[in-house]
Amino acid sequence: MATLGAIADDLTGATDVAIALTSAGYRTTVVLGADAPHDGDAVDGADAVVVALKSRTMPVDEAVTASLRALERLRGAGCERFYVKYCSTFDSTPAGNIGPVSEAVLEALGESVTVIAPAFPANGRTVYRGHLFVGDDPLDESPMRHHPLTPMTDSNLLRLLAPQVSGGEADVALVPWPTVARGAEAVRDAIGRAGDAGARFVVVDALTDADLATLARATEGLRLLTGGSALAQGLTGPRTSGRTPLTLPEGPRVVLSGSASRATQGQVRHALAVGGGRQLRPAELREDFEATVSGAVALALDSGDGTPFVVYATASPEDVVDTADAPLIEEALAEVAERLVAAGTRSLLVAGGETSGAVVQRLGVASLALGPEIDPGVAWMLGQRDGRDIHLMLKSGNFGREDLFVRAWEGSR
Ligand SMILES: Nc1ncnc2c1ncn2[C@@H]1O[C@H](COP(=O)(O)OP(=O)(O)O)[C@@H](O)[C@H]1O
Ligand SMILES: O=C(O)[C@@H](O)C(=O)COP(=O)(O)O
Repeated sequence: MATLGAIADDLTGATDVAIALTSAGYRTTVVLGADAPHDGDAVDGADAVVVALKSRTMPVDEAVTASLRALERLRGAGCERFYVKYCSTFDSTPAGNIGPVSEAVLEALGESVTVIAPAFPANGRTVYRGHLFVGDDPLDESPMRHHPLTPMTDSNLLRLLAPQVSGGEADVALVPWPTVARGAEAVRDAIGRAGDAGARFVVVDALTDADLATLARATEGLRLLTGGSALAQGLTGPRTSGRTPLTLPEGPRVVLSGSASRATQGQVRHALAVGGGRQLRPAELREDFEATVSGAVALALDSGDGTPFVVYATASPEDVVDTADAPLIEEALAEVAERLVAAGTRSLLVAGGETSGAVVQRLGVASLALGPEIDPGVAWMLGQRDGRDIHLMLKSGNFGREDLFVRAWEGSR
């Protein structure tokens, strides 16, 4: 029976935390949506269950409702400890949803304090003095400043979080790195003191995986943790490995990219130089959705020469994108996925969290088991569709090396 339950605000984030939990020794199942049909075997055999929501950019009340339903589901599966997983770049708006969801889950559990830990050092996300860095840059000087849905215009996590929680500034505190360097006991004491002073959300600095391991030990007594995925690596699961071995099927190597992130832009460019592709332009989709989608599907099915074929909306850095086009693009990529799978494609790489959510929802895959990790936070996963295996790699926008779309299939079949 599962003991640890995670609620992830998007699907790639769910994959990411599932990878971390798997390496921490939890056999982990990702369940798609709070209301997905109960996949008895997959959930019953798991040590940890991750519910993948698509709540990052929902209206606040809907995100809270979905997260509380997920919590109920996890409690029903036997979970006793919980993890709210959000993006390592703290993707949110002044209204939420990181603050409201964390607060609602904390209150539903009747707990008084939790930690805020987005750091993911292996992917360059570190927190120092409460400021989130992406590589060398503060968050607000990174490409996240221009994200179409959640532009991040501050790097100070305390300032970002305070307007999102009901107690405002008084609800938020910091455990700075010098305390973290003194070890788990010092961090535990500092969190306790912050809680006694009235804060419920304690941002904890972390520069390395070792800092996050310290934090994981310091928070053993907390029933709720919140963060990116890397904090989960420091937890201690019941086994040494929970991975499912996978063999990728033959067939076209299709990448569906709706991610607007800088890393994805580089991966799309790299894959186009090696293989083929078809760009989905919003104007074309508005003019003739059917012809645009069926044209892309036909080209993708015709590829299949051992190189990737990328169907992408991902703009070049110099292009101006209109956020209002996002739903149309998600719909188009989901439709392309549906038709490819109906035509027999059994492996798909999808880039972007929102995009992955739209695609997997359309495919109707209920749960995913973890396969091999290809880059930090990026893995193949195995699901079922119409009683047959389907292999999915759901890539967070900013994750993966430049050649990921080419390398993902290599050495795996
Ligand atoms: N050219 C574009 N114009 C407008 N919206 C776009 C464009 N390309 C992608 N999008 C939208 O931007 C959003 C990107 O979010 P997501 O899939 O989570 O990836 P990421 O967070 O890596 O950018 C999606 O909703 C997608 O449909
Ligand atoms: O924590 C992270 O960075 C990822 O797990 C994640 O959530 C990224 O989201 P997208 O960039 O929207 O894929």
